[in-house]
Amino acid sequence: MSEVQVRGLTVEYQTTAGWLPAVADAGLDLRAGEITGLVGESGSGKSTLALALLNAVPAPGRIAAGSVEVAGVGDVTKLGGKQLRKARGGAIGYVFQASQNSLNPLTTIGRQLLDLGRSHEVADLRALIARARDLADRMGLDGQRVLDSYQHELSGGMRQRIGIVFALVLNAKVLILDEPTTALDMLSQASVLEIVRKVHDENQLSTLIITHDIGAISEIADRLAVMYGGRIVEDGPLLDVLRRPTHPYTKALIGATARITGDVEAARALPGRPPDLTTVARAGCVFRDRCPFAVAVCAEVEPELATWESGRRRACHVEPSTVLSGTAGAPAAVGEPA
Ligand SMILES: Nc1ncnc2c1ncn2[C@@H]1O[C@H](COP(=O)(O)OP(=O)(O)OP(=O)(O)O)[C@@H](O)[C@H]1O
Repeated sequence: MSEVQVRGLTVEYQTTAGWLPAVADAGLDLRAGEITGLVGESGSGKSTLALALLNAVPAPGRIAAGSVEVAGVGDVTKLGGKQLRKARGGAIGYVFQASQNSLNPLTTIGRQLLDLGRSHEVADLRALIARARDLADRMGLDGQRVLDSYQHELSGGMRQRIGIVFALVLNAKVLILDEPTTALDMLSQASVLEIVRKVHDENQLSTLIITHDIGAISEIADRLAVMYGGRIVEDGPLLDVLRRPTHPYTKALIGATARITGDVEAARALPGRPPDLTTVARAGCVFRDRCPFAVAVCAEVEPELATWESGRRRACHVEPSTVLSGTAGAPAAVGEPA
């Protein structure tokens, strides 16, 4: 069974145009031993989905429907108070996008780790600190020095790595990392992801890594889920999705990534702009305005995310073989409905 089962998850933000969904009817499974990469352009709803997995959607947002079942914890969307605080960090380790700025400036990293341990009723605080030091060492930091440091004594990249140490130190079974390597240069990025992979394997975690960088994630994930306009539009085993993308958006995203196609010349930027909450299509397929494969039904009926092959799901009206072979009509004019 999956460690995390997300079903029918809809998250809304209040806007001047009323409550609008940033995540609509999302379904996703995270399994033990698997790293899932969640990719999509800025504004596609990735961070909102991650926050909802911890029932931490900030005001003016709300989980409007659905459930997030975590093994041994229950439906996180129904938890509150102490139970929820225990689940966050305890059963589910996480690093959110701005978390390198969320350390307490007034106290050392070591003391913050002790506070974390106490708030989760960890009996052996010495062991907790030893584990944190070891994790930090493996992240390429000087563990002891870091524990004695204040936040302002550390660079952005160091803070980002410490965020990951905090997420892992309580032995969570589920790990959620939102853009874990954005403050790092390419080399540190690769080594941090490698360490995440190692710790993930050693502890058979269920890991979700959110990124707009499909190239970086393709080095370490087992599965790939692609988000657009608040919907998961395609998912499946990583290599299979990369080799045989069957959603036009996935195909375009891969085509725009030279690191995957291996051809800088051929890498084509995705034309048009992703929608935001107020501009996303209310009926039909959310990608149709930018889709070179769009047909009449795409403007009327929203395609469901459905299994089309073992382990693979897609939300598209066009046949997988048509998308795969690339025999689209003329690309839709950017910004104009197909
Ligand atoms: N507090 C908020 N109030 C209103 N709208 C919001 C709020 N937070 C996010 N949104 C909107 O919800 C949509 C999804 O945003 P989200 O940050 O989840 O996307 P994302 O894919 O994680 O993007 P990024 O990679 O830029 O963080 C966007 O249209 C965004 O403008």
